[in-house]
Amino acid sequence: MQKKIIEVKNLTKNYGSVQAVKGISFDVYEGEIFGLLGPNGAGKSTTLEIIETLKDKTSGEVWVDGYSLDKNPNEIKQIIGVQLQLSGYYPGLTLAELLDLFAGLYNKKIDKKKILEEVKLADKAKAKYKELSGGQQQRFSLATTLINNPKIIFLDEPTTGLDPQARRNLWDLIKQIRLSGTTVIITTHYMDEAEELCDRVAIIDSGKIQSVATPDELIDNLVATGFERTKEVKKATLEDVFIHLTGKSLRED
Ligand SMILES: Nc1ncnc2c1ncn2[C@@H]1O[C@H](COP(=O)(O)OP(=O)(O)OP(=O)(O)O)[C@@H](O)[C@H]1O
Repeated sequence: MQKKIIEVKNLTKNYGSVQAVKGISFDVYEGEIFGLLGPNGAGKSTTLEIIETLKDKTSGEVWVDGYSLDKNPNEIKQIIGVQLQLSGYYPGLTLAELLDLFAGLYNKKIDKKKILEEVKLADKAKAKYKELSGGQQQRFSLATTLINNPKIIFLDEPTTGLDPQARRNLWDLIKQIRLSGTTVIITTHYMDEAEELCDRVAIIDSGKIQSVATPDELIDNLVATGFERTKEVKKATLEDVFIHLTGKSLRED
């Protein structure tokens, strides 16, 4: 039986009269990549920020690695990695300086070289954040989740705005991080990303969970209802053509 590392029970969040999260429950197992999928405004970020201890809930219960969000938020902070919002704050600092700054916030000693190597930015230690490409900035943002050597990392739409090569590269990095035993929770509205990365997904719409299962189970369940695609599935997509013509390697480096 897999260990539950996150348990969410009947979670709600109201913003004034808007009920953004309407009593959702789900578990995340240790070592998995768990996806929260949903359209804009579904409540994904709100749910993530509550579990990250960054936002108050209205009601419900959350446990992270056995710690109660109500009673032990500080213990939870010690074992999670969140993407620090960098853009706009310290664009003139170098990556090495930023890592020192964040390590100071966590009161941790870190191996900057190792962290930058993990996200393929070892040669950019002296580059300023603002000089990085979009893909490099996202990789650095991923690196900031690792500073605390966390058991769980939270990634909120990590590949938004990236080109196909940079997206695939980030997917590989996320899979590598998971291989080291870290649990990953990711929000996305890209279905291909969820299919490629996630062991299990929760589909959220208008603050409610519609379904939680593996991507294959969700597809099988739909097919079992008699669903058929109206058009014949193409043997390749335009993205396949793009990758075939332009290659998989990153352009920015
Ligand atoms: N600080 C806030 N004050 C008031 N309403 C908010 C606030 N933050 C979010 N909302 C509302 O709560 C709902 C859920 O927002 P949330 O950002 O959690 O959704 P999301 O699924 O992450 O969407 P997206 O994919 O667009 O990021 C939306 O209706 C949003 O307008």
